[in-house]
Amino acid sequence: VALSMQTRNHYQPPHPRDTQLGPCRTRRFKPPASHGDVHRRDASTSTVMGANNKLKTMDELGGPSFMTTLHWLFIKGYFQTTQQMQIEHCKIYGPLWKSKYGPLVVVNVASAELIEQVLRQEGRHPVRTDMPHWRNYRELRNQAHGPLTEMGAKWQRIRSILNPRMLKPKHVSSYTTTINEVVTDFIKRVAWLKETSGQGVMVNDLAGELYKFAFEGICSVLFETRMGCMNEVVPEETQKFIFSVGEMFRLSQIIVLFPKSTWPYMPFWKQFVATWDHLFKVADELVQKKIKELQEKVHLDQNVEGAYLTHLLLSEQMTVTEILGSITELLLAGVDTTSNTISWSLYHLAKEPEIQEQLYQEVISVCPGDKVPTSEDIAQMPYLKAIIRETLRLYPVVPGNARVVVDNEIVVGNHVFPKNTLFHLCHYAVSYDENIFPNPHTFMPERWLRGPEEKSKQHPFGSVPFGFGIRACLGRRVAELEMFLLLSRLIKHYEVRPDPAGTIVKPITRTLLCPATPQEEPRAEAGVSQSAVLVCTLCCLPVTKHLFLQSSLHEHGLNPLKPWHKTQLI
Ligand code: HEM
Repeated sequence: VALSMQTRNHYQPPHPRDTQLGPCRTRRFKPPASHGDVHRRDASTSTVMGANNKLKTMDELGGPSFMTTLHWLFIKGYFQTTQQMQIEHCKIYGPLWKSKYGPLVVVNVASAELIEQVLRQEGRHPVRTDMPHWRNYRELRNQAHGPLTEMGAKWQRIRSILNPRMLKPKHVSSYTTTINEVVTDFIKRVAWLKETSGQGVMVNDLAGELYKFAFEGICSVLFETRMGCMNEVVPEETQKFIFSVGEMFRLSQIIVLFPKSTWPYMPFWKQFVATWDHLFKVADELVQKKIKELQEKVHLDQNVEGAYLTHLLLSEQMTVTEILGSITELLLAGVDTTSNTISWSLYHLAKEPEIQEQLYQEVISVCPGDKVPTSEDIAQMPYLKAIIRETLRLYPVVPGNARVVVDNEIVVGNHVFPKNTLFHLCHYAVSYDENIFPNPHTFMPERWLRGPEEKSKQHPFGSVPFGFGIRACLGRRVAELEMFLLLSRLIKHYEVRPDPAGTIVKPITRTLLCPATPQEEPRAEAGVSQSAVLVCTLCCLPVTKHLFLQSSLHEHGLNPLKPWHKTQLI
């Protein structure tokens, strides 16, 4: 994403607004009519009987075979656009279907009502998936699991320690000053980039710059330290961290397609381990630095109060290894998520000047002149919040989430599923459901502002970008604060316009949803394959990207892919 940014040199008089962000309503879960009385089991068919209707078993659920799925992924070219495949498969099979990935069976859920049913039955210790590849790394290197990978009562314990200072409003708002300092530096960096490499107007690779902002932001919250991402020359170590996060997500998606027993023999696995090694190494250095700092302060009898990591270390509720496991996961979760969301917001604001103007008017009415927005000011900016909400509807960072209900069998729609069934929640497909969001492809922040018509139409599970329940996003409040503070300041300082030479930016799925670079342009859109794209037969990325990755991997001291990866013409 490249955008042209014009410095704003005039302030309009404040324009009071009376719009308000509609509260997230919770609806009472109504079990489907047929499960009013799920109590009787028909032994011959092993089917649970309701009062009137017979519920179907998982075997009776339709969906593509393994070969058909492979065809969609690798021949039709949906491997990088699995979010779009959700929509296409929903059209063919309906809102509930079964997919096979070798021995792995996944039940896809693509309606707000059915997603609500799964999530409301998730149990005491919700499990996303067993994440065998991520957990395997930790076992290999004797590292602790963090909130993303831990399960059961151990997960609950970690969350109870990590939650308060990440989610409680009073703690979150205390990070405002720190984040605002990073925002100030980002605005300066944008000015510098424009002058030095953008002929005074362009900011090339804004998405890449936002990755740096997000990393700097989360580090300042967790460690109260700066990583130099806003410097003219960004430290190599930091760039390598950001690169490793992206690589780890990209490789994750490939590794899970192969049986665990084959991983040690795959070049991908070695790269995957190398990326994790780097993520843990950077986090470890930061944790050790903080421990040393605190020890010195104790030695000098100084005050040792501090923010997130300091609190974790001082409270002694977790061992240092456990803290490292959690901090590493927080760090990696904090990079691609907020940055991609801000990239998409700016992309739409650049394309839609009226929306941008309305946001600008809101920001300057709450913060006139040189006033820097605080968390209290943000509370007065419903349109800003609606823009982020709408961005996350169109581009949910987690396009497909998952749940495994481990405690008991569950009923979803007209089917009963045994315990341990893996459900894939197709949030991307539901975000584009025109019955919930009229004109689903249009960027309309106002749909999130209070109004009786909107209120009655929107299902509360139509767009749940931060997940649901006790396993929902741990970083939600910090992420929102970062995004609100940055977007409001950027729009106050700059008018964003599209890159005149730019094209339509499309999303791809790299575990998370992110903007495709020109090299990564999706090959399949609504079932149409493009022709004459050179594709690596092993990783299915266009060769241009693949070659880029080889050199990047090499540059970053990771194992480059071997040249035996043949290419084919699709
Ligand atoms: C736009 C920003 C973000 C979005 C849209 C987002 C979205 C999500 C979603 C959908 C989940 C899964 C929730 C579920 O399964 O119900 C999740 C989990 C998680 N997120 Fe975020 N996230 C964002 C930013 C962040 C940030 C900045 C951090 C770190 C500070 C973070 C840390 C986590 C962690 C640790 C989990 C795992 C929670 C658990 O399993 O207990 N996220 N996020």
